[in-house]
Parts: sequence; structure tokens; C-alpha cells
Amino acid sequence: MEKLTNGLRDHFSISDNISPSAPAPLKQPFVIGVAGGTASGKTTVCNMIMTQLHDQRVVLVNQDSFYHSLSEEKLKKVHEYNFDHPDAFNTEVLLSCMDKLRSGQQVSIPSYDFKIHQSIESTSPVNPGDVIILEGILVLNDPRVRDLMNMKIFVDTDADVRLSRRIQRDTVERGRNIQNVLEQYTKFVKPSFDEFIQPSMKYADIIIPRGGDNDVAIDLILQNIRTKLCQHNLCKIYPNVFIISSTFQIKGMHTLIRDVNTTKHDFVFYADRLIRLVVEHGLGHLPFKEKQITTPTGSVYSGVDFCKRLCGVSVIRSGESMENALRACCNRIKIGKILIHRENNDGRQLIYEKLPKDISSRHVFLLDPVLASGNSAVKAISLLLSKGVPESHIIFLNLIAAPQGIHVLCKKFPMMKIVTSEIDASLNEDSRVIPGMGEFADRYFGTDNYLKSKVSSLPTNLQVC
Ligand SMILES: Nc1ncnc2c1ncn2[C@@H]1O[C@H](COP(=O)(O)OP(=O)(O)O)[C@@H](O)[C@H]1O
Ligand SMILES: Nc1ccn([C@@H]2O[C@H](COP(=O)(O)O)[C@@H](O)[C@H]2O)c(=O)n1
Ligand SMILES: [Mg+2]
Repeated sequence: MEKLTNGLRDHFSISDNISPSAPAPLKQPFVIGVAGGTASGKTTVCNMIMTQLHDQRVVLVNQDSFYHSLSEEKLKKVHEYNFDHPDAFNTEVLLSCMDKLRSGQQVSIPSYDFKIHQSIESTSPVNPGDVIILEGILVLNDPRVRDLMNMKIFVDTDADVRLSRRIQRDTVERGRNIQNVLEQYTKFVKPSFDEFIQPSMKYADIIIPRGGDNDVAIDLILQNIRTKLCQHNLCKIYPNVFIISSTFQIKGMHTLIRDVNTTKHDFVFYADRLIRLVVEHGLGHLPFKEKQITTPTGSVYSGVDFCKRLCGVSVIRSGESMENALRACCNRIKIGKILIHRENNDGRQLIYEKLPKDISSRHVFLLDPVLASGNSAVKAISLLLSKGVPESHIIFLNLIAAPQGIHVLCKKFPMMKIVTSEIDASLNEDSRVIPGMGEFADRYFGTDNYLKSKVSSLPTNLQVC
């Protein structure tokens, strides 16, 4: 409990019977406001934060989604409309959505089309998160919105840079021409910036000069959010290490598979469940394209189309235990195999490999349930790189990882991602993970010598899963 910072105490309720490594139950989400002039890089900065965190407990809400739709009449005189005035936004709806999110309810956020100055029919569901980022030109202007925030950020970018970016963006993405942009900028955007936006900078706790170019500021904000989320220290050091969100179900499954007395049947059952969660999380790291579809009710749904050029590569023998979960998630996925012989603690020899011929053009899920010293993984990853797979296209999936293995892989392959379900304490002198779960393949395939013949009874909280 001492590990928790004071900041965290303010926002998370802490009960005495919860261990420090268990997820702290939420009291109030942490709300971060990101304001700044148009084209300062607010959306870019927030998207960078969301991508680098890749954590479903963090949600992003854009103030743009709450623009009032223009009536027919106002549309005819759109050039006389001030989109940079506080009255252009439906702040009541924004406040109500924020209230719902803060009280743990899912909300439907309107979608706004800048080309037609209207909300479109489709809405995006946003789940309540532990961290809510609210981004927009005027989020620090209204005291009611400002008062919701626990951290206020202002993105401060030079006005000339903003104007040139705005011309570029609005002509390419928002259906404007240069003359429209310049007229609107002189008539409304700049005067409203001077009247409402610039004065709101004094409320900011953090000012980010140069927006998305300011890696140091973004890194500091990321570290802060990671601390709020109680992320593991290694995830703070290495942004490409991801641990699936811990719940008591997950902790319970780990308790079972790590227990020396667990039968083979139960070991396989719970290892499979955990593997499936890791695979699903890994799939969430693949690139996607936005896609709108029509549902049978005739409504438009704004969704995504995910990448289908992927394959699995399992490290024989234990990695083969992860193949079924990958096949269950990705129909007819190609899966290659690598056999690596452990000669001693450090030495590894590649014995066998069978990989898809076109592997260099695929995203690769490398499958091995335990990451220990990282020596076998280095061998396997080096082979994938030698076949032309870009480092950034490799996602290494495992159930447990030792800090030593994570250090080795992240330093050698900084662009590769690692997705795991728990990070253990250390390695012993034989390079076995501690506390670990023993020889995974022996326990999974029933070749271990401590296999129990008697079926142990399940803990009551997991009996009916
Ligand atoms: N650091 C940067 N360098 C170059 N272009 C940038 C940078 N940050 C943002 N942009 C571009 O400038 C435009 C405005 O950025 P955006 O994030 O949309 O700003 P805002 O949300 O503050 O209006 C976008 O086209 C974006 O791609
Ligand atoms: N129909 C609209 C709505 C808004 N704008 C402009 O968008 C700017 C806010 O979005 P940023 O991503 O730039 O922060 C604001 O300055 C409005 O002028 C618009 O042009 N048309
Ligand atoms: Mg924006």
C-alpha cells in the first residue's frame, strides 16, 4: 500500500484487504483537459498519448464532437458563423456525457463532420475509463468543464505555424479552399483565440510548447498517466511492453496455473483462457482503417477494418499451446514453427524452422508462453528479421515474462512489441522464472513428473466458468 502515491490516493479508493499488485478499485476517473489554439497539435498529441498507452482504461473525448449542427438557414450564411465562440458548442451535452463517464456509464458521443458542419447520424460508444482525456480549443474556457479536470494541459504552438498547418489540414481534410480558411481565420479564429483561448492558458498546469514535436513533455505526461494507472515500472521504461489489464479473474487464473498442485486438466483450461486474452490483446495492436457500415436498422456505425495480413510463429514445444487460441481468433491463419535447442544458460541453437514463404509481408505473432532470459526469443526474432520481417511487425505474445528477458529484448529490438499477462519477480541461477509456473510445456502436454493423478477441487469463485 505504501507504494501508492498521494496523487493516486485522491482518485482511487483503497481497501485494506487488497494486495498492492491487485488492481485498485476505481473511485473517480482522472480527467485530463487538453486545450490550445486551432492546429496547435492537440488532436495529434492526444492521439500519440492514446497510441503509446494502448490501454483500454484511457478514453479520449473531443470537444469537436459537441459542435451544434447548423440549421439550413445558418448553413446559407456559414461564412458568418463563428465556430470559435463558446456558443458554437453544445456544452450541456458535453457536461452530461462527462458526468456519465465519470460515474462509470458508457456514453454515445456524437460524430461531427467538418465538411458539412453537422453532426452525422452515427455515434461512437465510449466506455468509462480510469483516465478521461478531454481535448478541444475551449475546454479550459468554461469553468464548469474546467472544474471536472484533475490535470490541465495547454498546447502552445506559434500562431504562424498554426495558420500554415490549418491551411494545409482544412484544404486536404475539411473541404475548404485557401481563401475560405484565411477569411475565417482573420474574422473569427484569431479574434476568438485572443478573447477566449489564449486567456485560458493561465489555468493550465502544464504548457506544451511545439505540440507533438515535444517528445520530452509527451513522455512526462505518459509517465504520469502510467503512474495513475499503476502500470508496471517496466511498461514505463519500455513503451512497447504491454500487460493485459489485471482483474481478479486473471489473478485467479494465474493462481491456478502457477499452483504446483493444479491438475493437468485445470492447468490447460486456465492457461487456454489466459492465452486467449493475451492473443486478443495482441490483435488490438495491429493496424486498422476506419470504416463505416450500415446496420440492419439502417443506421450508420463508425467502426474499423482490421489488418488481415498476419501469421503466427510458435516456438516449439510450449509455443504450440498458443496456436489454438490464435486459430480461434483468426480464421485459417498461417502458423510457422521454430525449434530452438537450449545448450546451456546462454547458448541457443536453431534446430528447425518452417515459416510462411511470404512472412516478410505479414505482421507476425511470435508465440512462447514464458519469456525468461530472452536468449531463445533473441534467436527466434533474429531469424524472423533475417527473413525480412520488419521489427515493428513483430508482436511477441507470452503469459509470463521475467524482467531480465524484457530488458534484453527491448534493448535489442526496441520496435518490437511484447504483450504479456504478468511480469514476474526474477530468474533463478538456472534462468528459470521465479515465482513462475514450472516447465510450461510439460505441464500443458502432461509430460511433467509432478503431474497429480487426483483431481483437485476448484476454488469456489472459479467453479462455474
Ligand atoms: N508536430 C507537427 N509537425 C507537423 N505537422 C503537425 C504537427 N502536429 C500536428 N501537425 C499537423 O497539423 C495539423 C493540425 O494538427 P491537429 O493535431 O489537428 O491540431 P489541433 O487538434 O490542435 O487543431 C494536422 O494536419 C496535423 O497533422
Ligand atoms: N464546422 C466547423 C467546425 C469547426 N471549425 C474550426 O475547427 C477548429 C477547431 O478544431 P481544431 O481541431 O482545429 O482544434 C476551430 O478553430 C473552428 O474554426 C470549422 O472550421 N468548421
Ligand atoms: Mg483537433
